[in-house]
Amino acid sequence: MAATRRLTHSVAVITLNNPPVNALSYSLRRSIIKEFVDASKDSSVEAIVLCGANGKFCAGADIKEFGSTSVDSVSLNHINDTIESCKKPVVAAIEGVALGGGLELALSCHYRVANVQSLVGLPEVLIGMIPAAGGTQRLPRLIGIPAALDMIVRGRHVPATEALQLGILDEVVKTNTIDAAVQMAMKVLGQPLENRRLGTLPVQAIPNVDTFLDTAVKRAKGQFRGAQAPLACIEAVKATLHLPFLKGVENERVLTASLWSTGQPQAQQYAFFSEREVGKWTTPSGGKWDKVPPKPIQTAAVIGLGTMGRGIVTSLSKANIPVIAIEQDAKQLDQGRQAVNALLDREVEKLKLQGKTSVPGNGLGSVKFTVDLGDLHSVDLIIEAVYENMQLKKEIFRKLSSIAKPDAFLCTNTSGLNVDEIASVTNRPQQVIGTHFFSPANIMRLLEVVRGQKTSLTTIATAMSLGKTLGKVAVLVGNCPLFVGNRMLGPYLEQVNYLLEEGSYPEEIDQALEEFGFAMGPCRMMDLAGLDVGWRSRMEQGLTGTNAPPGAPVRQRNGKRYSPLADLLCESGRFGQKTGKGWYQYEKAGGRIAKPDPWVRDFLDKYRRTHQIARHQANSQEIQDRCMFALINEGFRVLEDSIASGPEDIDVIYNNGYGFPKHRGGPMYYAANVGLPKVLSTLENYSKANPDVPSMKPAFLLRKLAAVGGPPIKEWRTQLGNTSSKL
Ligand SMILES: CC/C=C\C/C=C/C(=O)SCCNC(=O)CCNC(=O)[C@H](O)C(C)(C)COP(=O)(O)OP(=O)(O)OC[C@H]1O[C@@H](n2cnc3c(N)ncnc32)[C@H](O)[C@@H]1OP(=O)(O)O
Repeated sequence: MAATRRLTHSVAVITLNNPPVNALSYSLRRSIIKEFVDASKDSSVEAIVLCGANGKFCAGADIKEFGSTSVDSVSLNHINDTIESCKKPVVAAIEGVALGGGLELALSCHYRVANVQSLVGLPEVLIGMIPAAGGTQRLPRLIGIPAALDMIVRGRHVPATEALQLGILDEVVKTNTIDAAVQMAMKVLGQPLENRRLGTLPVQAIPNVDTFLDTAVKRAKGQFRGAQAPLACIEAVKATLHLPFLKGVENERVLTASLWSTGQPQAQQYAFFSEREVGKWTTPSGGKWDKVPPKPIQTAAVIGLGTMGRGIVTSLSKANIPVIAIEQDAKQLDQGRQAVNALLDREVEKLKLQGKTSVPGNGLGSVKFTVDLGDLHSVDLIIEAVYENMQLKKEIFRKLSSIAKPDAFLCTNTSGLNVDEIASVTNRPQQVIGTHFFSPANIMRLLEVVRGQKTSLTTIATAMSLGKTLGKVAVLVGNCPLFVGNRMLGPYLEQVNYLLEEGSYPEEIDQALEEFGFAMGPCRMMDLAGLDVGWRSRMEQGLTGTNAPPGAPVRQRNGKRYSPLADLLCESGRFGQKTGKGWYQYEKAGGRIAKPDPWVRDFLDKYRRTHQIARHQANSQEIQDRCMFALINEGFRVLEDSIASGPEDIDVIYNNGYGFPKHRGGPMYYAANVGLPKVLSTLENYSKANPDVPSMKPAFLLRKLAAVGGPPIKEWRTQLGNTSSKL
């Protein structure tokens, strides 16, 4: 972990070297300042170039060191000020990434040359922080408040071509970035540096700046729901208008300290590292991510071009993997083709915006549309994405057994059916795996990779690696009904139904959980997913409809509490957005704007009268506690059953697939934060008063962890003990 220095002509080239991403650890910072001061004093050096080893400039501060201190630490602000005030020209040679403190370092240099493939950005907001080494003060001085605010509040990684247009970079090159930076340093020798020192420049005035900033605050509050960092970013940028540079930097420090006291940065940094940890999967049989190489996937196929299939085809094509897209007849194939082409057109537009139009074929893998399963004889991997019906899936997998080449992998995009049962009809159960995508599959980051009993380690490695290629976070889970995410959703939605029965209205429940930070409240979510999906499943399970036990009490099944509310909605044709009516009313069938519906209020009031339920209007806290603790309790059961290998896996699933607010870390991190004894006692009280709701009976693992005082989440795995893992 050091910076090294060499001399090229009269230019000192200082290379940051701290693999894998040249993060600015204490020791790297000490080393940078030493090399820099030596170079600036060295009379044989006329100019200085800063670059990074291994094709990466720098990914910013070392996040692992946050929260710890070092006595002999050198602050990045000190380094930046030293660089900016240097009398010799300093040029940053950016390859790979210049992110966070990395870009702040580059902004303190007098010139910036970057490789065309590189990305620059101030993504601190994504880990709950603000750029606090002058970034919020230098960037607006360079590119103006609106463009800087957009980058900082969204934490966007900006491609080099766009950064050049914005004025962040002085030159973009295709090859030999460091040589180009050395050339630039020699070219500018003798030129004045005053107007290159961003900290000394004024901020360009914009009209109606107060209105502009107020609007930005309103938008951030709506969009980021309770996350404090985006608001602090706006506050920090705003300071450029009324504080001199150094005071603005001091203000960054104050805002950072205040953010830290909210606990949000800690939660988001836990989420950041958890996402990386889940890629390092292991299995009890000794399988391990770095020991089992994945098979390369050069071609793929998707069967079924409904909403999920279309998204999966787009996702594969986006990753430059040629795809064969299959439907059962010409009409559905044509509909699928049109939908996929529309999605791909949008991807091409995005690539154009990133300046990637020169990539052959626009950088997208080709898509061949066909109704002939026989066309799949040579593809490496096939993803079945037909609707949730076990018989249909088995029929397809049976056919694939004889059509697909012997080493092809067969994946099912089921959201909860038994992967082993599907695998059992094939001639290669070891190559069958669940790949549960989330809708819209070309956008949502989560991929649940479901291991069946006979799935081989190579198949796991290949599916996990495919997830990464598709730009997703893949989480390995075990095979049980509904896997992890949807299984935990069951008790959560059960509480939503009970709250509705007891006297809350859909919009009140949604508001409470959106205030908690969820991207979407549960009633809107059910309307979006389609209420008929759950209804059909309940009919198949004999809970409602003609298969329901004759004479069963309306609000009970098998001695447990049951809410027929969603069944009643479906019986009156309210399936959610698709029918224009569900828990809300919409402007039309397929409409998206949810409006509270007086019909629903009337329906709920009548229901309570019929069943003589005294109205109990729960407040936000009760709604949040009941729903969240139900979800968390099932999370503990998932851990007991070893369906997920640790609490981090569950949190990654919820953060990336279910719109859980990342600034709360994930449901299990949230539970640890609230305190497991409190979660336990709330569940115990509810459970005592409602013995007919078994999902709220505290899980054994929760009791066990609460009994030892609720240890920090990183210690939970050791308490899990030797369960018979399904992983
Ligand atoms: C001292 C100054 C004080 C304050 C001002 C500055 C503040 C900051 O700079 S905060 C940090 C801002 N930077 C970021 O948020 C970037 C975070 N990293 C990423 O976005 C990505 O890792 C990447 C785009 C840089 C690379 O992505 P990818 O190629 O997909 O690799 P991984 O994400 O798997 O990362 C590889 C490896 O590196 C570790 N890592 C990445 N960034 C950091 C970092 N800033 N600090 C410490 N470690 C980092 C990551 O955890 C992976 O590690 P493992 O291989 O062990 O899992």
